[in-house]
Amino acid sequence: MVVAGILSYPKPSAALSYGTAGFRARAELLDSTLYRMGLLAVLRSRSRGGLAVGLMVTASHNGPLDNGIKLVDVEGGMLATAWEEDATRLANAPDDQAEHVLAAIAARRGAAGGDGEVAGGAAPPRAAVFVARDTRTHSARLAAIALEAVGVLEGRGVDMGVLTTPQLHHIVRHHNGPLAAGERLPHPPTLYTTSSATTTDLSLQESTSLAHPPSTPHREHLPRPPTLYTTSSATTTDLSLQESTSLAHPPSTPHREHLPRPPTLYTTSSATTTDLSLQESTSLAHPPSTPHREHLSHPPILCTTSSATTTDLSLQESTSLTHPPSTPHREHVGPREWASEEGYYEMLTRAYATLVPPAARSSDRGPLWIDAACGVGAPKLLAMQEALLALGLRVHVANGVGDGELNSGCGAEHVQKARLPPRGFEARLAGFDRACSLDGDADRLVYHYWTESNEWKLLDGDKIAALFSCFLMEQLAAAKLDKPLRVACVQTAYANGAAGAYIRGLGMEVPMAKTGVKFLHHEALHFDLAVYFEANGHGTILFSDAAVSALLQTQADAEAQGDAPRAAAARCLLATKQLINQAVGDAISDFLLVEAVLCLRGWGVSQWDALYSDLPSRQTKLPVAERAAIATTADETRVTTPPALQPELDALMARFARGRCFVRPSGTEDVVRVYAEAATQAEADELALLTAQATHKLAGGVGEMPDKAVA
Ligand SMILES: CC(=O)N[C@H]1[C@@H](OP(=O)(O)O)O[C@H](CO)[C@@H](O)[C@@H]1O
Repeated sequence: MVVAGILSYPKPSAALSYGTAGFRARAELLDSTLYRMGLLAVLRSRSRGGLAVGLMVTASHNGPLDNGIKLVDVEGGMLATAWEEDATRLANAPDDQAEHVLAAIAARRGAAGGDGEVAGGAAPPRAAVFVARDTRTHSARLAAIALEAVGVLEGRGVDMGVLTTPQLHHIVRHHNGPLAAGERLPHPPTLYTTSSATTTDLSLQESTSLAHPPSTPHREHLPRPPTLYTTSSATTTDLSLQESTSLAHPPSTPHREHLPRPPTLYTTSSATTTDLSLQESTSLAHPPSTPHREHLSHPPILCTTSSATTTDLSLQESTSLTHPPSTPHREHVGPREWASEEGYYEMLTRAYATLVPPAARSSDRGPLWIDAACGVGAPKLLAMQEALLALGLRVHVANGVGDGELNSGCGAEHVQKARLPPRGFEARLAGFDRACSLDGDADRLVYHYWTESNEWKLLDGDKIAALFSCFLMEQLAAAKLDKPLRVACVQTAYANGAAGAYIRGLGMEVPMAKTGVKFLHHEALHFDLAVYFEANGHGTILFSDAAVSALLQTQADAEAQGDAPRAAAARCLLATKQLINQAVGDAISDFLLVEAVLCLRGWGVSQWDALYSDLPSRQTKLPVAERAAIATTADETRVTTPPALQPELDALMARFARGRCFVRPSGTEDVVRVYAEAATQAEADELALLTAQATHKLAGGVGEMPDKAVA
C-alpha cells in the first residue's frame, strides 16, 4: 500500500529541501511531499514510542500560491535536525525508490515493523500524528493527503483542523507532556555504535534516551477502539477528534470545517470546558498510573495578586516538586488539559489574568489594532476577543481571512521587510494608538504606530526582545533569588546593533545564533532563562526547569517570610512563563505579554519605543544563479565564498559611518538576502544597494543589476 500511495502522488522534478522552516513551494508541487511527510511523521512518532508528532500545513509568510510543511517534534519544538535530513532525502527520492528510502530511515531510526511495507519484525508502537493547517485554499486538500499516508502506515492521524502553527506546537507539547522531555539537550553529538559504527546521529541518541524504551507498556494502550465523540457542549466539543478515528482520509473527502467557530468566552475555570479531546488523550501516552499524573493532584495555588477567584493551572503544574533543578529541561510542562485549542486559550487568559491584576487594568487604555495578514490569526483572535475584553484588553482584528490576499500588503513580513504600514493602517486611525501585525500562520509579531507628528514607526522583534528583557531583569531583581540565574537574549546577525547594546546594558548575555528560530531556540536552551527573537518578530522566552524550580522556591520562601514584593515578583515570573509559549515563537502569546508589560508599567507604545533608538537599516534581496554557491561564516556576518565578495563588502562598510552589511543565501526563498546598517537612513539605503550590486556582480546575480531595495 505504501508503494501504491507513493506512486499515486508522483514527485515533481523540482528539488525540495527541508529549509530554515520546513518545506515551502508552489502548492501544486507538494502532493508527494505531503504524502511522504505523513509517512515520515509516523516513523518519528514510532521512534519515540508512539508519542504524538505534529504536521502543520502552511507556508507561513509566503504568498497565497505557496504552501509548505512544518513538522512538530514530540516535545513540541521543531523537528530534530537529523530527521530534517531524512525529510529532505525522502521528499527527493525518485518515486520508484522512495519506499526503500523510507524503509532505510525506519531501520536506522528504530521505527520499522508492523503490517505496512515498512516492516521488520515486531509490531511497532502505534504512531500518533496531529495534522493542522492554515487558511490557504489548498491547505485542506494537502492535509488530507498527509492523513491518508498516516493511515496507510496504521498510525493514528488526527485532523486538528485550522490552527495557528504555535497552537499545534502547544497541543503536541502538552499532549505528550513530560514524557517527551529530556532529549535534544544542547550537547555535542555522541557516536553511536549500535546501528552503524560510523553513525554520529543525534536522533539515534534521542531514541536511546526515551522515557519509554520498547519494553515499556506503551503499546498496551493501542490500538484502542474508535471513540464516539458526540457533541456534549456547544462551545467546546472538538470536532477534530471526531475525525481522529478515521485513519485514511482520501483527498477527496471533505473534512469538517472548523472555522469560523463562534467566539467563545474563555474566562471561567475548567469547569465549563468539556473537552472531549482530553478524555481521549488520557488514555494514550499518560496512563493514570504514570507518575506524570502527579502534576494534576497538587493543590492549586490561589493567585491573590490577580483575582481571588483565579485558580491557576500553571501554578498547579509548577507546584510539582518532583523535578528538582537537576532534572532535564522542559519537565515543567503544563497540564494535559491544555492539550487542545480551548486549553491554549485557557492557559493564556489565566496567565494574563494573573499577570495583570484588576488594579492594573486601566479603563482608558485604547484598543490594540491587530493586522492578521488575512490569515489564520484572525479567527483565533476572534475566539479570544471576549475573554480578553473581560480582562481589560480591547483588540480590534483587521485583515481577516478573505479581506485581501494573504501576506500581501499586510502582515508582519510585509511590515518588517518593506518598513511600511499594513493595509488599513496607512494613516493614523482615530482611537488606535498602537497596532501589531501577525504573519500568515501567526508565529511572528511586530508592533507599529503613528506618532503625534504623523511619523510611522516600527517596533520589530528586537524591540520586543528589549521590552521582555528589561521586564525580566526588573522582576528578577525584585525576586532576589538565592542563586542568580544565567539569563540571556539570543539574537541573529539581523538584530539591530542598538538593540544588542541596550540588552547587554541590562546585564544580560547576548549570544548570536544562525538565522532560523530553531538555531535561536537551541542556543536559548543553554541558559536558565533566555529571551530569543529574530528581528522579523519570531521569538519567545524559555524558562528552564532550574529557573522554574528556583522561582517556586523563592515564592514559597517569600510567602513564609511575609515578603510580599518578593513573592509577587516570583509569581509574576511564573505567570510570564505560562503566558509565553514554551514550545515556539507565538504571535498571540507574544502580543499578550507585550500588552501585559505595557499595562503593568503604565506605558504607551512610544515609551516602549524610547528604550533605545534603532540604527537605521535596510534589507533587500536578489536572485542569483546558484544561491548555494554563496557560503558564510557560522555567524553569517561574513562571506567565505565567492572569495572576492567579502573584501568588496569590507571596503563598502568602511565608507559609511557605523556601516555594517552582510549577505547570506535565504533558506526559504530562492534569493540572497542583503542587510545594511548605517548612521542615517539614506546611508543605510545606499549601503544596502551597493551591497546588492556587489553581490550581483561577484556572486552570479541574474537579471538586471539591482537599482532599488526589494522587500
Ligand atoms: C531575514 C529573515 O527574516 N529571514 C527569515 C526567513 O529565513 P531566510 O532563511 O532568511 O529565508 O524565514 C525564516 C522562517 O520563517 C526565518 O526564521 C528567518 O528569520
